[in-house]
Amino acid sequence: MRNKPIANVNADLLKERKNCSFDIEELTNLIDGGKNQTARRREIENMLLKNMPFDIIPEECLSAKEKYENAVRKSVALNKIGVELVSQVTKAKELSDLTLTLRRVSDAYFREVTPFLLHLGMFIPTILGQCSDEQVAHWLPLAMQLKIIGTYAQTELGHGTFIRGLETTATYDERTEEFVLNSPTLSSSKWWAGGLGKTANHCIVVAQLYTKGECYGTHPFIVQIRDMDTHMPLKGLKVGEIGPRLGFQTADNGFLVFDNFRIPRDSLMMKHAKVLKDGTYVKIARHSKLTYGTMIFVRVLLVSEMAFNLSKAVTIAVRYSAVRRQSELKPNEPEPQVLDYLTQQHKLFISISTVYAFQFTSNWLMKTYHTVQANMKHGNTDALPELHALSSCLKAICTSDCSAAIEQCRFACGGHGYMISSNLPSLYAFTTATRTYEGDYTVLLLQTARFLVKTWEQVELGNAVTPMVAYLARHQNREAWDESPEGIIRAFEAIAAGVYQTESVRSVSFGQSDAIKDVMKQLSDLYLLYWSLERTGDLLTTLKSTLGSYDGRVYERLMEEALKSPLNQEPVNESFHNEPEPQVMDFVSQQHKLFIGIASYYSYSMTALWLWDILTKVTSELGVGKTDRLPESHGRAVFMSVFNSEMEKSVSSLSAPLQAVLRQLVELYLYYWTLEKRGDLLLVLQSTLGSYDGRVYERLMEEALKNPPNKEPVNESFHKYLKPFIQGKL
Ligand SMILES: CCCCCCCCCCCCCCCCCCCCCC(=O)SCCNC(=O)CCNC(=O)[C@H](O)C(C)(C)COP(=O)(O)OP(=O)(O)OC[C@H]1O[C@@H](n2cnc3c(N)ncnc32)[C@H](O)[C@@H]1OP(=O)(O)O
Ligand SMILES: Cc1cc2nc3c(=O)[nH]c(=O)nc-3n(C[C@H](O)[C@H](O)[C@H](O)COP(=O)(O)OP(=O)(O)OC[C@H]3O[C@@H](n4cnc5c(N)ncnc54)[C@H](O)[C@@H]3O)c2cc1C
Repeated sequence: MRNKPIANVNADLLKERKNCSFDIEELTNLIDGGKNQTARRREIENMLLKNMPFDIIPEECLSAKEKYENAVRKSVALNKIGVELVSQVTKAKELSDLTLTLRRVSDAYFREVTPFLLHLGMFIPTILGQCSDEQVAHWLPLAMQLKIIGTYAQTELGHGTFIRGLETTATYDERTEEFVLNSPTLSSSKWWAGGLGKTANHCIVVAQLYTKGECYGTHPFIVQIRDMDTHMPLKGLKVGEIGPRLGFQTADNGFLVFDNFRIPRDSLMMKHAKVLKDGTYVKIARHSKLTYGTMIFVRVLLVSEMAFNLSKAVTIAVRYSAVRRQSELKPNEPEPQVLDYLTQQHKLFISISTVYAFQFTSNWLMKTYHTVQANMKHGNTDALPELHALSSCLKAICTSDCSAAIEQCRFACGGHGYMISSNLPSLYAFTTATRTYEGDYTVLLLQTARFLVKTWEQVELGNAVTPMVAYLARHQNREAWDESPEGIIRAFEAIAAGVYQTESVRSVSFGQSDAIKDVMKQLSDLYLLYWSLERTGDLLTTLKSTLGSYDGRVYERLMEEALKSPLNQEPVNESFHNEPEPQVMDFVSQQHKLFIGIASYYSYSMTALWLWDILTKVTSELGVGKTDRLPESHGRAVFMSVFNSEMEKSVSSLSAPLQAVLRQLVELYLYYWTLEKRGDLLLVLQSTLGSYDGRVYERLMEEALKNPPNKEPVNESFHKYLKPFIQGKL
């Protein structure tokens, strides 16, 4: 399909393609995992292209309701073909290749996401990972053939990150051999599950399990929520759509509230724990966190999802940069392609190498995941903590880098990149959500930090650690990790880029031509070099260490630091008497994200006043500089100095406490920008989260209830598409 010559190709693009130093087909085979896989992918793509309905009106021009109905129409057509193809597959490897191909091709049909994403991405994996063998035999065929449509409802209005804090209860009633589900508070309302608002008729609900008066913590239950014939919500449930969001607009994310809702005993997913008829709780799991298994799986999947999404964004931006010409550099000569500007290459090329870094790492991570799963089947959970730590930090970094890189791709396309039709805004909206869902960025990094600290303790004790973290032991030796640039970069490469380098070298070491090897090596070097320059600051402060000081006064320094701890300033901490849950505002990492916004607001206001007066002078000064780094620093310096001096002038008449607060803001602004490059500013609130009275959950629910999809209990697409599809009549 791709090899067919296409008429009217832009001459600049043709020229760039002719310059390619390697055989594109060879690279395509490498990415697909072999010639046969490329052929199979193309076969499926061709078949889908022939059979799938395309949009007549662009998705973005439809109303919210029409968007959803259109997404259901397309999903049902795709699912029909998908179910047919899946039924022909016999081997596990073929199934995973097919699923991946379907996932990739499905992206060609949705500007947003399908309402079935959670069914495929979490409902089916949770059945596989959390059900007993008998339960799998019952639920899996129904789910695979889409006879039931499911989702994953874990997060609540009040808790997403802190799973142990979930409030939904499942209390076992041994008289009727049922669990009774309840949402005891507003904040216990399930919130966010994709497909829950209008589409799903089943749902995995994570709730606190109570039996015989004891709470055994959170467990997953499989729950029918809508009538299979009428699609009406079952009695005892309040279910609806949560309202418009940045992306995921066609995913009908929903809310769910339980009022004494009864489900059979075997609704508990019983692979890792069961409740006997008489209410006795039996723990089966060998590791207490095995119920978190689906999250690990999706974190692993997300690394490859990010590679794919960034590959789309950077393909768009590079092709456009080859076509786009701008600025007359020499009189009477053609304007250059913007791709030829070094600054443009600086924006784009790192994204190309990042795609490969993510994809190679993802292949390796998926293999590691399957190895750990296979070991766990034989009772060995030793490698689980490291898998959790790895999947946490790789998920956090790749989702964060990917959304930032997609923004760069959008910037690289100038004004046209802001058009929805460029697909860059939708790609950004989709990927920026991944930084939050399936575990927030900061929270997951902290999980990895916890693992590293524990490993460090083992290293200190002289105990063996796994190869992935063996560098911690090597770097105890000062000669191996000195403060010279080479030493620091060596350390950085070992820590952050080790997997990518070894995996990319391994993957291209046989079969591939020299031309491909050269390009892959260049991409690998670019990735390492780029990040060692970007994060040199981080590397330097690592040495800010009680353990690694030049004079070796380790124990003295440890004690000095310990005595500075705020916890040591009072003999008995108040949590001894009372242990309140912390507000997220109390986390320093959260303050780091927010307080700079306040300081920036004052900085911008002060500077705007000053700028107005001397606009001409400053404009000429801001023009100085040949690269974007220099003017950026210049602009930032202007903000800093004006803020500092103007604030000083205007605070003198204010009361002392207010003066002190404003001065702290100046200091924060200056200090922050010496460490960071970017910050966010929210000037106009208009927000359910930021209201003055702090009634966050009430407002979220009020807004959700106003949401037009909630005005009708069953959307008409159920009768038109979903019901005929489920009943096999379509
Ligand atoms: C067929 C048709 C074809 C059609 C084609 C289609 C093809 C289909 C293809 C489909 C592709 C789709 C792509 C995907 C899209 C998916 C979309 C998803 C959307 C979003 C879903 C969601 O968003 S869903 C909710 C996720 N919500 C979280 O993600 C909560 C985070 N929050 C936590 O995850 C915990 O809350 C947190 C912080 C760990 C603390 O947990 P905690 O408080 O219990 O634990 P502590 O921190 O106290 O830690 C105590 C000890 O547990 C250890 N530990 C902790 N976790 C562990 C773990 N998992 N494994 C092992 N160990 C673990 C830790 O390391 C400590 O170990 P130690 O003691 O040894 O140090
Ligand atoms: C598009 C989208 C789809 C989703 N789909 C689903 C779904 O299908 N099913 C489902 O169950 N859920 C879903 N979610 C919910 C998602 O999993 C949670 O939003 C996510 O886990 C983050 O939790 P939170 O919202 O409670 O954030 P919070 O934890 O409230 O985060 C707020 C801030 O507090 C900080 N913070 C929190 N705890 C700590 C800590 N211990 N230390 C330092 N800082 C901390 C965070 O870093 C963050 O800055 C979805 C979310 C989105 C955006």
